[in-house]
Amino acid sequence: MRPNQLVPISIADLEHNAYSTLALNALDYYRSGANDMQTLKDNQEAFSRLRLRPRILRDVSKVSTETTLLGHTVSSPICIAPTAMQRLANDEGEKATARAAAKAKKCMILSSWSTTSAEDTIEAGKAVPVDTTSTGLPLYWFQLYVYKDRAVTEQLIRRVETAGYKALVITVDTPFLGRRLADVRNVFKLPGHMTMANFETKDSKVTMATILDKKNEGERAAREAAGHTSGVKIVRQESSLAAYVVSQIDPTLNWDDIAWVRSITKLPVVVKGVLTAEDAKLAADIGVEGILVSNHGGRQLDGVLATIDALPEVLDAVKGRNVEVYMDGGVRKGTDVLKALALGAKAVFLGRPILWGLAHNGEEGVTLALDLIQKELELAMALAGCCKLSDITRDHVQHGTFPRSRL
Ligand SMILES: Cc1cc2nc3c(=O)[nH]c(=O)nc-3n(C[C@H](O)[C@H](O)[C@H](O)COP(=O)(O)O)c2cc1C
Ligand SMILES: CC(C)CC(=O)C(=O)O
Repeated sequence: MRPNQLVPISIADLEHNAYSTLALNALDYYRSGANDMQTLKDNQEAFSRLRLRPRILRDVSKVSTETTLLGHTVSSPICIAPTAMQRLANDEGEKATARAAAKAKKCMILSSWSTTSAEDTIEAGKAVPVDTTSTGLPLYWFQLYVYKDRAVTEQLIRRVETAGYKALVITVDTPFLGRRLADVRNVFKLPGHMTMANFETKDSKVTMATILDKKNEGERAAREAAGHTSGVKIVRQESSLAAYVVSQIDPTLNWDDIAWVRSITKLPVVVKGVLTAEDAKLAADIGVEGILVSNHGGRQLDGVLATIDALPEVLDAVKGRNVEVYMDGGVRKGTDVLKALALGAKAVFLGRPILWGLAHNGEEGVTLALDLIQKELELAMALAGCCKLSDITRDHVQHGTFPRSRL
C-alpha cells in the first residue's frame, strides 16, 4: 500500500485509496459528473436527508438478504451497475468484476462499452465454483446502447442471449454524452491497447485512440483549408467519448425502439434512466419488466433530482403494475441500501464503488467492496428490527429530522 493509503473498511476508504492509485485520465473519467456536478453531489447528500425509524425487540439473531430479480434468486438486493471500460482500473477489468459477482451470488450488469467482450466476461464468472451452502446463483444482465446501425444492435442482442445474459438493460438517458469538464480538459481517450471489446471485428479494432486520431486529422485538415498552419493549438477540445457517442449512438431513440427491442428478444427488458412518474407510466404501458431509476451517476443532465428523491414518484406511478423498480446513484453505505429498500426499491446498483474496489486490487477489491456494503446492510437491518427484506417497510424511513409525530 502507498504511504497515504488506508486499510479499507468502508467504500469511502476504497475511494480515498483510488485517488492515489489511478492515472488522472481514468480517475477523472470515473469520478466526474456533468457540468457543475450538482446532481452527483446530491445523489449522496439526499440519502443523509432521510432518517431511519427502527423497530426494537424483534429477534434479529438471523438476517437474510436473499431476494429475486426477474425470477432469479440472488443473495442480496445489492447489485453491480454497468460501468464502461473497467480495464482502466485494473488489467483484469470486467473479468475480475464478474468473478467477484459470482462469488457473492450477486447480479452484475455488463456495459455495452466494456473493455472485455460479453462472452469472455460471463465465462470468467461461470468458471467460479458455485457455493452450494446457500441458495441463489450469480446473475448477469447486459446493458444495451442502441446503435444507429440497428443490425449492430441486433447482432449484439443475439450474442448476449447466446452467452447467457438474463436481461437487457436499455440505457435511455444518453442520446448525447453529458458534458464532463474534466474529460474535455484531459481530452479523454482509451489507451491504444484497450478496445471496446464488443465491437471488435477481425478487420477493425474500435479503439478510442483511433476515433480520436481520425477526428484530429479532420480538424487539422479543416484548419489547413481555412488557411492556418498545422500544429495550431486545438481550440475546441472534446472528449473522444462524446465524439464516439455522436458517431454511433442513436439520438432518435424513442418508445417505439423499446417496443422494437422487446419484439426481437425473449429476454426481459429493463429501462435504465427513468426519473419521472410520467415516463415510468409509459414504460409500464409498453410492458417492460423493470425500471431502473437512475441519473447515470450525475453524468448526464446536471441539476436533475437525486435518484433517491425521484424513486417515490416512480414507485407510486407504477403501483400495482407488473414491473420491478430498482435504483442507482450515490449508494455508498448499508444504511443507504436500507433507505432505498424502505422506500420500495427492489434492488440497488453500485457504480463507482465497484471501480474503487477494482482499482484497489482487482477481483479481491471488488469482493471487498461488495462484502463491506453487504455486512453494513445486514447490520443496519438488524438494528432496525428487520430479519428479511419483506420486514422492511416505508415506515422505516422518513424525510427530514423532525420526529414524525411533529411533522
Ligand atoms: C465511469 C462510469 C462509467 C459508466 N458507464 C456506463 C455505461 O457504460 N452504461 C450505462 O448505462 N451507465 C454507465 N454508467 C452509469 C452507472 O451505470 C450508474 O448509473 C451510476 O454509476 C450510479 O451511480 P454511482 O456511481 O453513484 O453508484 C457509468 C458510470 C460511471 C461512473
Ligand atoms: C462510454 C460512455 C458513454 C459510458 C458511459 O455511460 C459513461 O461514461 O457514463
